[in-house]
Amino acid sequence: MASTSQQTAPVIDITMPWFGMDIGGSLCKLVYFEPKDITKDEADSEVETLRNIRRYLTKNSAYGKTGHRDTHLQVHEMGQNWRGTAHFGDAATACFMASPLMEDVYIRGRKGTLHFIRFPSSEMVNFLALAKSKGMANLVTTVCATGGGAYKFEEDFRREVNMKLEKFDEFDSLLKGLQFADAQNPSECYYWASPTDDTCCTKINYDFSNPYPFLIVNIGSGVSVLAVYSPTNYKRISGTSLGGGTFLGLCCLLTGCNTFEEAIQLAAEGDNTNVDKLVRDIYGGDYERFGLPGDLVASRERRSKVSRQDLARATLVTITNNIGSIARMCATQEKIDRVVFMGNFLRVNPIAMKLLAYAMDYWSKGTMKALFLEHEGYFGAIGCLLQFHNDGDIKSQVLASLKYGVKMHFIQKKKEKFSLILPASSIHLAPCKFKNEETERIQCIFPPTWYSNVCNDVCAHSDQSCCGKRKRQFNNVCCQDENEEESEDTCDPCQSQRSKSVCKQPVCSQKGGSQSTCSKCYAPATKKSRRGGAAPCPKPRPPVCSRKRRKGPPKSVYDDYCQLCPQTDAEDDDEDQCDIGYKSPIPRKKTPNTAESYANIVLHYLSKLKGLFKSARERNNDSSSYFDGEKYDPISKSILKKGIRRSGYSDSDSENKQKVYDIVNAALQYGCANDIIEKVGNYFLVKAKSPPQKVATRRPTPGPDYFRCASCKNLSKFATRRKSVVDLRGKDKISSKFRRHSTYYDDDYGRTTPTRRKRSASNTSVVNYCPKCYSRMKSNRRL
Ligand SMILES: Nc1ncnc2c1ncn2[C@@H]1O[C@H](COP(=O)(O)OP(=O)(O)O)[C@@H](O)[C@H]1O
Ligand SMILES: CC(C)(COP(=O)(O)O)[C@@H](O)C(=O)NCCC(=O)O
Repeated sequence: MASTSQQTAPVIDITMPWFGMDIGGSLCKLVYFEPKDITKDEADSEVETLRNIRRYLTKNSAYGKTGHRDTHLQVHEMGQNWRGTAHFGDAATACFMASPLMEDVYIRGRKGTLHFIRFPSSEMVNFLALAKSKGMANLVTTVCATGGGAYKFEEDFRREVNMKLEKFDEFDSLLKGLQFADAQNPSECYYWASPTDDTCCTKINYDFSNPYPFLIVNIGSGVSVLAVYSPTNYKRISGTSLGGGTFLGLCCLLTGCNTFEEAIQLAAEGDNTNVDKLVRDIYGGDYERFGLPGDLVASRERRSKVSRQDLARATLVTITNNIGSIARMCATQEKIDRVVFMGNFLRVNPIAMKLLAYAMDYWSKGTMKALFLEHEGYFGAIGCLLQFHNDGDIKSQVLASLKYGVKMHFIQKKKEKFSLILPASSIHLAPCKFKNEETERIQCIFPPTWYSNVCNDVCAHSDQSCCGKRKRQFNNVCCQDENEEESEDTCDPCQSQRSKSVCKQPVCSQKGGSQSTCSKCYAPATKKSRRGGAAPCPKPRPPVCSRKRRKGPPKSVYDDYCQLCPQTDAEDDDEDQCDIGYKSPIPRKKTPNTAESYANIVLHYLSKLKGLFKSARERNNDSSSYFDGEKYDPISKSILKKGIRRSGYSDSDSENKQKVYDIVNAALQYGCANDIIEKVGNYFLVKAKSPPQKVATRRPTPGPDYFRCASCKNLSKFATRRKSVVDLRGKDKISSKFRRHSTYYDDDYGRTTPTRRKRSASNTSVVNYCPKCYSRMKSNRRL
């Protein structure tokens, strides 16, 4: 059998098409992931239909009459990009051309290119017919979909192309897509400098790595305004029906144009002042007292001799200004100063973007910033794609692994979501720009929607995460009750909501920000942090373990051990209470953010698997590093012997074995421990030396090795020569203190039982004393 060490284990069946769909009121956005790391085996197993579909999607840029692929959002192509040179100065072009877009992105551990396709939602029937003609119906696929159309067209998809729509919330998807795009594309976010001056107006990159809080104004058919406080904490605060749909509808009616592109083209050539009545038309100049400039549109009215162009421009300006005004009010109300505008209304629409940029800046007196994004209207579809349909399988695996304690090191389940604990807590998740391999790995396993309310941004730059939720299991900070209602207050740096009862321990590692106290734990911020520096709060975190543990010995090898204190952990957390505050004898170390740290975790659980085969290995006098019934020769890389007898296991053992086996296998598949473990055939081979495992230490009990001192009752280890004294029962010279013990009979194992036998010369027995008591007795009583 060939070694698997060189190959990347396929995570999910790549041979099925990976689509994310956002079916909106006007446009259907389709994001397609084209795999670039397809192996020969995968290529061979791929059916002809799929190959054709891939070729059709990636080789064309127009589909039917109304479908288009936005190639400029996938890769920069000189000349093809409308932003390239036509509208902007050199600086803007240079900035744009320098940035990578969506080629060679990693999703679920697979490398590929994202393709961005759109067509009018009204063409859904034709789209389905096309998909059917390409053989989609034979594939029986599941596609993640969002937007109103995911509900509206669900039945049509099933009927026409045998496709199941896995539906996701459109704003959840929007946010996930935005985080992903920003993490992938360094120049995703930008703003307009000098928006009113056509000659020097430039597009400048905006570093969006620490974005919270911000406002999203999604201008699609209608407009939705979301206030976003953290990657998963947001609310829809407002909206208006006067959006892109209104503009297009009005413009078509007023000018007789037919398409959005035509409407924008007309608007670019028109002058809205020919239509609009300005403040200066009424006041003769500015209305200074209330700061209304003369060229502000006072009202909209149709005058004589206006061109189609003027009408288009006036419609565009009207709709845009109205949205800008709502956005500004929302931002003021929420005390947010960054407003991100997105949605396809902004597609090929620099007039609207510049107007918004100017309006936000002017009316906020420079305190608010309008931000824009390259992939304007595709975030919902991207977010959907990230929630690829096989997630269901992964989710059940993760749930199973949590149940058996396998991944408790780095995952915890919070309601319907999972949050990542160590070592993931020190890992940069999107939208942080400092991505690394581990981030991708963890993101491969856990789709973004499963992340709990974690702080991804500020925590990312240090191990001292400010978000208590992630470290809850380690009880470092802010241990929040799972079912607790969260308050409105937010943690300043990360903007994650905080609980009213957080931080019973007044400790925190987070930055104080501009507050005088840390808003999460109320610990005073340092002077440095008050100045906005990055000093951590002064108090150290106590190394306590909050995990509940079982009292007494473990039931089986599958009992979970608390990793902090070496006590056995309860299967059911609610039943057995751990001593909260029990000091960990194991110093908590900063977990290095390396691939090895993942591998070590997996190795730890592999040891459980190993445990099951221990007896088999011993019987076969075989100590090599494999865990299943096949012997492996690392030199020839082949299996030498098959079928080691596996007698002596109970049914539950083999059931457990299978579960742990599955989980370790899954972890390997997702690339968690490929450097150290290799799967060959039906077993795992440890390639590197396993790290020392934390072994749960049991308290010594009286037995062949230990005895209980008849005097002090402490347990002592038997020396090679046992120190015993003969209790002469009345004939001795032992003081009353020691005589008290003579009424007890200590057996060979140190068990002390009261004796009912009468005193007699023959009633003598061996009594064990610890060396300390023995020597004390000997010296004091001349024994
Ligand atoms: N090719 C196009 N066809 C129709 N509308 C377009 C087009 N390009 C941009 N738009 C604008 O984008 C709006 C739709 O934006 P989008 O973000 O896709 O919202 P929705 O999800 O409601 O479809 C339209 O109302 C229109 O103003
Ligand atoms: C209903 C919608 C969320 C649908 O999203 P869309 O397809 O427009 O992107 C959106 O059109 C909207 O928020 N409309 C505004 C409704 C209002 O607040 O008046």
